[in-house]
Amino acid sequence: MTAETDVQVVPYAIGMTDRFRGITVREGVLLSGPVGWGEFCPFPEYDDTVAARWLATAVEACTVGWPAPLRQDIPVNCIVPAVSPERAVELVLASGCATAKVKVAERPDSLAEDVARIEAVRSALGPGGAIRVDANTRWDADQAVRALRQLVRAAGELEYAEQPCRTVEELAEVRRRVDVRIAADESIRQAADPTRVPLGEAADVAVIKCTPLGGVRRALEVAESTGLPCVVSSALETSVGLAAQVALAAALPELPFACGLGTVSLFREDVVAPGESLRPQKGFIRVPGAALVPDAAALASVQMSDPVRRAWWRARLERAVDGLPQPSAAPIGWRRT
Ligand SMILES: O=C(O)CCC(=O)C1=CC=C[C@@H](O)[C@@H]1C(=O)O
Ligand SMILES: [Mg+2]
Repeated sequence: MTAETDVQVVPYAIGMTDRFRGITVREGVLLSGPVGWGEFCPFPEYDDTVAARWLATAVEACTVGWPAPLRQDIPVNCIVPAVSPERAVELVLASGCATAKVKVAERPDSLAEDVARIEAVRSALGPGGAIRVDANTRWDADQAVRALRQLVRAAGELEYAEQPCRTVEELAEVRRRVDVRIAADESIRQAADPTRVPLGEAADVAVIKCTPLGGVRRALEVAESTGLPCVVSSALETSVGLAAQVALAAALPELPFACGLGTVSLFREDVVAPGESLRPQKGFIRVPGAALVPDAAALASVQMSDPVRRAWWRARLERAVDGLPQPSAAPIGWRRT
């Protein structure tokens, strides 16, 4: 166990370039431990049980590290939030990525805007690029079928549609009715047991995120259990937390699609030195040769200054430590007591 003086707990707040998932400022906590740094950044609305799984991912990073990589470069998609067509073009062109994931269905009446965004992304990517969409459960099956037919026309072709509806049954129905691959995201990461989701008729692709699943090793088990090709996707972490997702992508036996790991580009600042930031370069993220360590100047700039928010994160961290399967696995300095 690590002495309290050896570990650090650093709440951060980082402005975003574009609103994403309703968020304009990303908050979380960077944590150090005996073998490196991890990140605890469950979204504010998540309860303590969910937050404890996010903390388990940081415990793994800080105390044991990750399995050895099988590859050195991870192809990634550029992420296009629900922005204007003009902004979508800027994001795609700036990314250098050949694949774009476009958020759709932000509002019940957003289909016309979604179509315009997809057309803009196609014009920026050119005919050879791949476009995937993510509706984050917002359609029912009929809405999904209608929307996907229009979005396929706008895109020319869709690589897949991520979580168009909430339930596995609805995913299966949409998959039967439209000629587009279906990817499961929330159906896996929000399941009571993510290794036992009946995806057989419902999905062609599994979106796997180690940050909410409790670590890289746990995510590898979940990935295997799906029996599907996997896409590793971010949970909107800084480079320190994203390094775990990159380690997962590097350790998967097969990686047939680009991963959803381009999200550091949505951050105005990062927590590591600019040369170490896990922003995609020409559509790829290089697997870091060593664990990422925050940069002192970057940390000084992103440290959370609001004492109320700092106390809120500190208390949340302490509750999440209590919620770990093995609270003693957390370095003792993560608790105030
Ligand atoms: O997959 C990507 O390219 C970006 C990551 C992404 O879309 C997400 C990150 C964080 C929270 C999720 O709601 C969202 C997703 O639904 O996949
Ligand atoms: Mg998703």
